[in-house]
Amino acid sequence: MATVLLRGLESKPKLNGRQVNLVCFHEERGRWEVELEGAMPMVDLFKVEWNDDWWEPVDNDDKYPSLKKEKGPTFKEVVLQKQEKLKLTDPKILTVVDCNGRPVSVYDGEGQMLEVLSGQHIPRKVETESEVCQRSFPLQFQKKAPEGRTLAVRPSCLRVREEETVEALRKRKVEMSVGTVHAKPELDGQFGLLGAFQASTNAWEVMPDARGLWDVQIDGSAAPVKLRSPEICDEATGKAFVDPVQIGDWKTVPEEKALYARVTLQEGEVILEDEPAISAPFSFDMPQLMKQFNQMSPSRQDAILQLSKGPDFLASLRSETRHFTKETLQSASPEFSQLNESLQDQIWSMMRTFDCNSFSHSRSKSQLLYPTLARVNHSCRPNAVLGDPKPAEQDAKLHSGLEPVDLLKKALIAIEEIPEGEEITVSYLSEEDLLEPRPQRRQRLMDGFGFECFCSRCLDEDADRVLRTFRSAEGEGSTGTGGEPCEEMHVSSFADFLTKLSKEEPLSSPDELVAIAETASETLAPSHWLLRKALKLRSPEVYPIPGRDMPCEEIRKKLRSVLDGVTAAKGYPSAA
Ligand SMILES: C[S@@+](CC[C@H](N)C(=O)[O-])C[C@H]1O[C@@H](n2cnc3c(N)ncnc32)[C@H](O)[C@@H]1O
Repeated sequence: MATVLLRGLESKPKLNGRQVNLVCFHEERGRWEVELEGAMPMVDLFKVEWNDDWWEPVDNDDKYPSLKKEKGPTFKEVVLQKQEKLKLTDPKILTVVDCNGRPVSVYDGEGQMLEVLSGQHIPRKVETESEVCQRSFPLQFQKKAPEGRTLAVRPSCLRVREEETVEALRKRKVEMSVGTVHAKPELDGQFGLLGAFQASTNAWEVMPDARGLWDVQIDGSAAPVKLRSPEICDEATGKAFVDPVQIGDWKTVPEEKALYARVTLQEGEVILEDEPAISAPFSFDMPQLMKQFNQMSPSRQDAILQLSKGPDFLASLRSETRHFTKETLQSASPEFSQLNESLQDQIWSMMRTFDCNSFSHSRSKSQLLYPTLARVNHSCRPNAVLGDPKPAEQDAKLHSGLEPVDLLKKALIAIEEIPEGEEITVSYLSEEDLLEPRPQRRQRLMDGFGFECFCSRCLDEDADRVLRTFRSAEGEGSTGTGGEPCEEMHVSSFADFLTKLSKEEPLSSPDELVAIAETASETLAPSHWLLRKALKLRSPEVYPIPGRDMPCEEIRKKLRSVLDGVTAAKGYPSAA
């Protein structure tokens, strides 16, 4: 039974890229019946015969209507043991090129190679929307028209939602650098979609086009490739990429490290994706931790041992009255106490490292240690969040039939523009905890994580005061600096507003939201970080709220006008 790779299915795009077994060919319908491995239902393979609609002029020159009426070539896409060939039954075809003008191999009906052209990459400028779309099709069959003009044919069964493709291509299209020595020289000069930076390999994931096809590859390879930054260049500027981040000494605490932006990162951008190196239900699971640690390469082990150890107790196991110390472990575990001193130290150090650097992962119900994300410090005014790999990417991959996103991967996402050289921070505290005044926040960090917070919001009391510009309790004028009780009161009222937004509680109407914002704007200065956060929460790119068709843009505009109104009236600094 032959195995083939599904491609170009429009009605069931998620099946694209899956391997199926051919069952039989239904002559009358011109379709294959195929069998998917596992319990999936049977589906039809896409129709492979050409029809007249698939002809289209390459250069938008529509002078050859007569040719359009000609019957196009017939081919079958046959994949045998991942070896894919185009079987061509129309010998009139002269050249087969991909969307970038690069040649592909053509086989005749008997499987004999007709012609292989080893031409150079022919770069083509993308100028119009339709041209971008045209390039997104995997193959264009060029045929010399009698008059010597070139026409192109494309399989309409591979039509994609054009808007989506244009959008995707515009945003993220990159070209593989020619002349750089790398593992995939055959991709030189080709275009791909830039995926997220993979911190675990220090390489970018470059995906085939939105439907899982490299422009020219018809050899069955539809998987993304991993390429180092200099191996890719920006299609628009022609400049090589640089890694988006670097780990450096933390300017605030000398012995600590931090993650810095190497380039300016945009709001909503997936800065990187990281994979867990160690997973365990929690840090007390010594055997699990040690087993995984021992299986690592020496360099990986070294990297893990370099991570911050945090306090000399396990914060995640703290009880109401005490933290979990080495002594606690010795008395709780006879196994542990019987080990020699140096082994005990090694295990204890590992447990502390894991405890200090791991994140809980709700879907897998485990604690996971991500080596690069472990370098991200906490800030009470974070500029990034941890999240799942970008839903759009996930969708693109599923859509194209590539490996679904590794569900254990975590993404670091910028929630505001982060200038080059700036530290990237996330909040270890919950949104609610961030609404607390400084003493409470710091106490929580000390209790839960064992460190005294040195973030800019906690350290810079004056800056924090400027942000805390409130109206007085009587509602008359601005108090300028504001005091803690005042902050507590207003922040808690504002907290309701944020909670509603962030927890996706259904609001009866956008007006309700605006009314809350108006109240909040009366109590908080427009430059207050909470208000800025509120605006960001409504930002559809950063926090898309599924299933809610509230007009986000509209609401943001209204919020903005409310804020601007207050700004103008009070002479506060602008929130923009
Ligand atoms: C997950 S690690 C972060 C990276 C760490 N700085 C390093 O050198 O690997 C957590 C540790 O970093 C330090 N840390 C993170 N955020 C901090 C903050 N806002 N203030 C003080 N220390 C912080 C604490 O020592 C904490 O235990």
